[in-house]
Amino acid sequence: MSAGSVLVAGGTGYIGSFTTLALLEAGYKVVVADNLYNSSVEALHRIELICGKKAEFIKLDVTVENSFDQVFEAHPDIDSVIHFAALKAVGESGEKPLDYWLVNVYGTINLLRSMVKHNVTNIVFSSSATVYGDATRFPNMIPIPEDCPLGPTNPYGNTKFAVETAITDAINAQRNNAIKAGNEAEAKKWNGALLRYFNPAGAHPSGIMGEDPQGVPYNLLPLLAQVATGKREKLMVFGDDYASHDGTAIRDYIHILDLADGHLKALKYLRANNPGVRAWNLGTGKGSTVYEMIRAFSTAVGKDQPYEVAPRRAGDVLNLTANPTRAHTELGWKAERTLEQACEDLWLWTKNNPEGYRQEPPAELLAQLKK
Ligand SMILES: NC(=O)c1ccc[n+]([C@@H]2O[C@H](COP(=O)([O-])OP(=O)(O)OC[C@H]3O[C@@H](n4cnc5c(N)ncnc54)[C@H](O)[C@@H]3O)[C@@H](O)[C@H]2O)c1
Ligand SMILES: O=c1ccn([C@@H]2O[C@H](COP(=O)(O)OP(=O)(O)O[C@H]3O[C@H](CO)[C@H](O)[C@H](O)[C@H]3O)[C@@H](O)[C@H]2O)c(=O)[nH]1
Repeated sequence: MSAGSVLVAGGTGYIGSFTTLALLEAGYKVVVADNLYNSSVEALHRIELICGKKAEFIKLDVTVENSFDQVFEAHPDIDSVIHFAALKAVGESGEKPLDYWLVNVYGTINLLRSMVKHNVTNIVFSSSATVYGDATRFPNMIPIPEDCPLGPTNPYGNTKFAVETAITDAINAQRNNAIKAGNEAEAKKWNGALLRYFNPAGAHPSGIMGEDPQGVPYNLLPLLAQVATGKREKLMVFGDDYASHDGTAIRDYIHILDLADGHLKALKYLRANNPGVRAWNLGTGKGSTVYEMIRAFSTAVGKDQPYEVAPRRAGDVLNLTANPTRAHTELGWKAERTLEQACEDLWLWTKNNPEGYRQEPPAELLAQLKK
């Protein structure tokens, strides 16, 4: 029996594809919608190779009004959406803020309107630690708990904050309208999880599935991976004058399989507990500096990776480390994998697939998979 039917918007992307895999493995029926702006459908093929199950794919642009209607009309059994579709680069968001508002905010409003129209009542949203901004401006807020005051420091973070607010308003309104109509059972059905991810890292341990950004990557680990394969001469370290023990900024890197699992736990919680809208941090609780990450990845590769110090990047903050206690106590979720594992899995994926999903997966890895 199916565990339920879920729409994964942005499901061919990095986190979306790993969550799709976890959903299929757990017995859900999955429909993936994406415009392939930063991903490829090959991700869905790799998922099928790993778990033997298929997600249905619908090509769709979230910025096109009513685009989700076709999905919900074709799949009336869908009652939940996990929403990843967005632009996500902190630096780029400062250069193209309106693109970020269009895709991230307007795109989510389109989704929410369609959910309301079709009575699709649960949403799990990819928010970000970026909504906290510089938590060091308050005493005792590192590691960061969910009740830390929000204060994003870049346009990307502003869009995530705006979407958190839009989801909260929309779900609360659906609940209030149902209560006014005397239908408490209907009110309880409307729920939202705001998952504030810290920094996802790593790949599938099989080596055939990983992050495959189109064009130039923006994040530290995919950039480091390109240095290791020789595609990039060196890593630019954005600032060595932060107030950390080695001068570089601190982030909480979490294995992608742990992060994907957090979505399943959140979805289950929404269905079982009807909390309305609730935020959860998904992180490990352990911060690492950029220099520590370079060392950890160099160890996985077995070779020192070259770098050069550059000025700080606009919009960056000193420390984003999660306090993940709420997710542990409420969702029963905890990051299980280590940073070393994330670096090893990332390197296995990168060295075997230097062209990402544009090349065939190596035969020996496929043979291992069948064992
Ligand atoms: N990767 C991170 O470090 C990180 C951290 C915190 C939060 N997030 C959030 O998690 C989500 C997923 O991130 P990711 O790392 O998997 O990124 P990703 O770029 O790999 O995935 C995003 C997906 O959205 C799709 N998309 C973009 N514009 C679209 C549009 N107009 N219509 C339909 N689809 C569209 C892309 O093609 C891509 O498949 C995003 O919302 C991101 O902001 C990411
Ligand atoms: O070439 C690079 C790239 C990054 N960094 C540094 O490495 C750290 C991590 O940077 P990333 O770009 O990988 O990640 P961010 O923390 O800036 O942002 C990521 O994680 C956030 C949550 O913490 C957001 O949600 C966002 O979507 C996602 O890109 C930062 O200190 C950054 O300055 C470098 O030194 N050199």
